[in-house]
Amino acid sequence: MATTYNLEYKDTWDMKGKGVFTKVAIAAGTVISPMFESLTEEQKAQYFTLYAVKRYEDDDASMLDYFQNVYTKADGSKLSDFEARRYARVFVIVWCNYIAFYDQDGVEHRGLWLKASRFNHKCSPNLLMNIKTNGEMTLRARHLIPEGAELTFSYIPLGKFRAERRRQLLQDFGFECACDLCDLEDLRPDAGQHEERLAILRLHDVGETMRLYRENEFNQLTVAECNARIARCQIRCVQYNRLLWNDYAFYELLNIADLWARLWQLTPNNTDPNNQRAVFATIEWRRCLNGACNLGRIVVDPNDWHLVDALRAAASATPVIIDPQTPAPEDPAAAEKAVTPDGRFLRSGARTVDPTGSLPMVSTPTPGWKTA
Ligand SMILES: C[S@@+](CC[C@H](N)C(=O)[O-])C[C@H]1O[C@@H](n2cnc3c(N)ncnc32)[C@H](O)[C@@H]1O
Repeated sequence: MATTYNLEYKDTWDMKGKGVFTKVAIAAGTVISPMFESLTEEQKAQYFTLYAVKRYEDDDASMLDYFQNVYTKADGSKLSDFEARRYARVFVIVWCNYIAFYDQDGVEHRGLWLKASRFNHKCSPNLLMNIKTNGEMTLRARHLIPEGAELTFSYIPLGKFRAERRRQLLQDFGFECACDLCDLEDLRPDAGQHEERLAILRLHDVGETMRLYRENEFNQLTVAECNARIARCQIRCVQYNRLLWNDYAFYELLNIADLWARLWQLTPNNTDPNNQRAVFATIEWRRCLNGACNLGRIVVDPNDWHLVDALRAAASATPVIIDPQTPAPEDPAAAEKAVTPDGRFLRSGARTVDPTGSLPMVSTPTPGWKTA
């Protein structure tokens, strides 16, 4: 590894065991290494050198017991102690090192990549990992990485909250994350307020997450579902604003902006100028983000005014109305009708939820609007 990629595998200074470090600075966007690895016999042997959580190996008796009870050989006979120990080790190695990816049909596959398995996880990493549907993996630098830095990628989708990240890493990978973002968030849950840098990193994560994981999902939503989601995002956004968790509030704003874009697709007759501004700013930001990704300039610039504009526009767009008196429509088709002839989503006498805290909390009834 070191000779080909100028990387070295050595002890980390913290509790993560060994990790991969770069001997040279790496420019933003550089693809570190295409890592499609078809298995040779030599590689198979190398899998046994991958990291395995110590406590499970130590817990020898119960592990052996478990494997001898659960698994049998092809001919139905019992596994010997040696075989059961080997099974257990494979099991633990896979559990500690596997990476999930999805084929065209969205079916999850899990794989072991010999080189990628040497990289530690960080919740705000310096590499972005991508696995194509054929299993080919690339790791791409998110920003300039200085010489000597440890290279990391996120084992789980980016942009999740601390509690969710902790749960998933523990459950799916068996470790308590000791990265700097987690440390900071544990010490100061309001870190986003003070650490502009973190907010920017998170924004980037959010953008990437949405692009990679949510685009398809958002494209399936009906008008009613968009409205419901926007309302939920706005409520969370208000709560995060109150807590001064600015980056989380931004996250919700990004969701809102994208949902507006989806609504625009569904109701192109939507003539509200605020909505139009939100939608076009979102689309423009998307275009720039995609362009930046394609060019390899994948860092979100704090002066990325398209993004800032999209967020502002999303915040100032006509808020979705939640009407406490009117129960939610039973079926999506009925909800589709809950759009005014000019494409707005207002209901008369309704209460609004305002993501910025600056918009009026009560809307004026929309003339001519009928609920039938
Ligand atoms: C795929 S291996 C990574 C390489 C491993 N550190 C080694 O020595 O070969 C995954 C294991 O590294 C450790 N690890 C990786 N990222 C970590 C993090 N952010 N915090 C704590 N431990 C981490 C955990 O023990 C995890 O099970």
